[in-house]
Amino acid sequence: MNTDAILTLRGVRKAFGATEIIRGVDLDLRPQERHALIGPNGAGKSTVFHLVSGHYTPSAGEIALAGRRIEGKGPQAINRLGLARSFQITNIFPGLTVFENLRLAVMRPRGLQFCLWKRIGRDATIRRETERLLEQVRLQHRASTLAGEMSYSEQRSLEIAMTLASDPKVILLDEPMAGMSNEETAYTSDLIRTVTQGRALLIVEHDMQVVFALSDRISVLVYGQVIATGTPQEIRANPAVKEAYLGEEVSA
Ligand SMILES: Nc1ncnc2c1ncn2[C@@H]1O[C@H](COP(=O)(O)OP(=O)(O)OP(=O)(O)O)[C@@H](O)[C@H]1O
Repeated sequence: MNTDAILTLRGVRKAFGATEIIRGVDLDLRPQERHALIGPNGAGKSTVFHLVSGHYTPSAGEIALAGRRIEGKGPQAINRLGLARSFQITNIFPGLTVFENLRLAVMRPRGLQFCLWKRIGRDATIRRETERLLEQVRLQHRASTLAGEMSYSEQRSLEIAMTLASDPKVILLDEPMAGMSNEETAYTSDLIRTVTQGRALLIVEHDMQVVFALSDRISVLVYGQVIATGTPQEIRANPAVKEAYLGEEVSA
């Protein structure tokens, strides 16, 4: 395995019944890079995310996070090893305030270390961390607003903050701009650029303008295989990628 990479997939396969959806994916995510996974509808992008985050187990192949094999481990174990994922579907509690939602996310990884006589000190630490994350995603002014009363794009900012709460080395974002206006997309794209600094990001996103502006590298998934990985310029110039996006048959 490539030891320079923070996340490595080698020969990863996933079949549902007789149908093989992921057909031998190789992918390297470098530390601190922003890497987009793109491809036509149904190519298997969400399935790759499910495999990496531990929601699915590969039928074959190896996945390593910071040099440790993680295929077959569950989502919580993988999260503890330094990978956090946000979902297409919003994960927040609409009836809790923004602060309460984020505090829950901050407490979760610390839950097992809870210790009664240290409660006050620990609460202060948790409060400070919650405030720091709120500030990072520019939601301080919304701390006491019910999460369900915020705009969709503000809810996505909260969700990004919740993803950061476990201080992950690797962040997976699944279509963070889905359903956003152009203005919200530009805002969220800038936010993602800022908050993921110092971490590795793997992002699935359909907005190609965002993908090409945000990514250091892009991998293209077609019929469950990565047909190209490269810089935005390399991907733009790649004939096989052009062919895939013209909707023609691609033999990978
Ligand atoms: N649990 C499952 N059981 C059976 N088939 C599945 C399952 N999950 C996904 N698939 C199939 O795998 C294929 C890839 O789906 P996936 O959602 O990973 O694609 P995608 O690239 O994320 O698509 P989109 O861009 O439309 O979100 C689809 O044909 C889908 O129907």
